[in-house]
Amino acid sequence: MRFLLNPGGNLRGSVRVPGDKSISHRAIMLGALADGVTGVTGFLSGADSLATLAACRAMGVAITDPDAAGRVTIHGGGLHGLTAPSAPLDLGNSGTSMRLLAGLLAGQPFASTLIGDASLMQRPMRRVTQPLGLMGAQITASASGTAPLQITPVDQLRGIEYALPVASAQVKSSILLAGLFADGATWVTEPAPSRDHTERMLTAFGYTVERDGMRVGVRGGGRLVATDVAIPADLSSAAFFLVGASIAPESDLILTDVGINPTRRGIITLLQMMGADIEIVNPRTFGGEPVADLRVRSAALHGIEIPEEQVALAIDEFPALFIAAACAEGETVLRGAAELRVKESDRIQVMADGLTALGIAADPAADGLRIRGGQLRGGTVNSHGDHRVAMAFAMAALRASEPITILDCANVATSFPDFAPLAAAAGLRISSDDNG
Ligand SMILES: O=C(O)C1=C[C@@H](OP(=O)(O)O)[C@@H](O)[C@H](O)C1
Ligand SMILES: C=C(OP(=O)(O)O)C(=O)O
Repeated sequence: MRFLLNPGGNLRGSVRVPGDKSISHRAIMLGALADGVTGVTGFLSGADSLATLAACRAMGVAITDPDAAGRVTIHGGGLHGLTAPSAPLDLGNSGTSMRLLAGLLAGQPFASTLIGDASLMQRPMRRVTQPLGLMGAQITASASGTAPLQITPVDQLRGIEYALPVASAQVKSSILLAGLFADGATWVTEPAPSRDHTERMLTAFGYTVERDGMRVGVRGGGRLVATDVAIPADLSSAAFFLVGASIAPESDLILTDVGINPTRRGIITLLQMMGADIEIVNPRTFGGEPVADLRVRSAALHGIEIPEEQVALAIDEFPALFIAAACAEGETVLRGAAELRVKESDRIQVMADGLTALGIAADPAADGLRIRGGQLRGGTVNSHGDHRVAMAFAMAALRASEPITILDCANVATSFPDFAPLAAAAGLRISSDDNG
């Protein structure tokens, strides 16, 4: 599938982007492990979170199909209620599903195999198999540390104290989920804060999570009690609209019910540093998660040096932020973000190539990118099957001088299936076809 964009336009009105992907994964996993019936609203019906749902169903958990409001009912069987899947669990494009489920499955009394699509089968998994191995788990990966992951049951996991080499919520969460099935306490220390949805949701399900500065811990053998979960709109999906409305003249857009968890808010901070006009309206909480409406109006942006402590707080928003940088006066410089090279695509190289194709000077480094703002031309960009790259370049059309074609966009459905119609309703001149 490809996106076809005509240049110009602006974004106006009110948009509710779909439910948060990270929180949707966790709602299914914790609901599956809880005692009782969990009711979810605002679940993301994207391919990634549906892969987690299908995996939990394949392990015997009764879960209803999401309806249009993202209502899902999960009949949890308790911490020891999962049953052996009859086939490998295929997690598609979803790194979060594979890494979190690896931790959850390490402590089960049955064998399992985790596979995914061509992108996921190339992503690094040693970051979870290594610490889970220290807990006593038996997991084999390929010689290069990638899936398929074969998980063999062991008698008992043991708690560990583990210092994460990079700030990663997926690795932290994987270890904590294994910790639910381990003897004693499991502690994870982070080098910098990463998203804390697992900790918040464990607490909401009545499980004690201990905190001590940058250390977070759980003790095995507790109990999760079913609860209702209201999932906020995904700030990572809202990010494309925050950028689009900032760069397009005469834009004025409201994004409703957006999660503004402090461990996810880097994109708001960074755009505001660049001069964006973003107002946080009506802050409130959905369960344990802070939420607000965001009003964004066009603004003249300027380039910045991105503070390294913001990198983990905005990790998925850099494709969108790079488009803002392309439209800003002066240079924007990112460093300390080597993690971007091991996402669904190599987001440093793929974004640099796309920006260059559109006439913007973009100079990649091992751990970042330097972008000089300028006039976006039209042209053809390859998203390499990366949903966030595709949606970021779609927004670039608002400031381009000629049409833009974006190739390999089907994976937009992993996190934001209705992106094209929602963006078109707000004013983006987007259509799609099946020719590329
Ligand atoms: O825990 C999560 O839900 C996620 C954590 C991040 O990955 P890392 O932990 O690998 O940084 C992020 O990139 C991903 O989209 C979702
Ligand atoms: C990195 C992402 O997801 P995942 O790691 O779950 O594939 C993302 O959605 O940008």
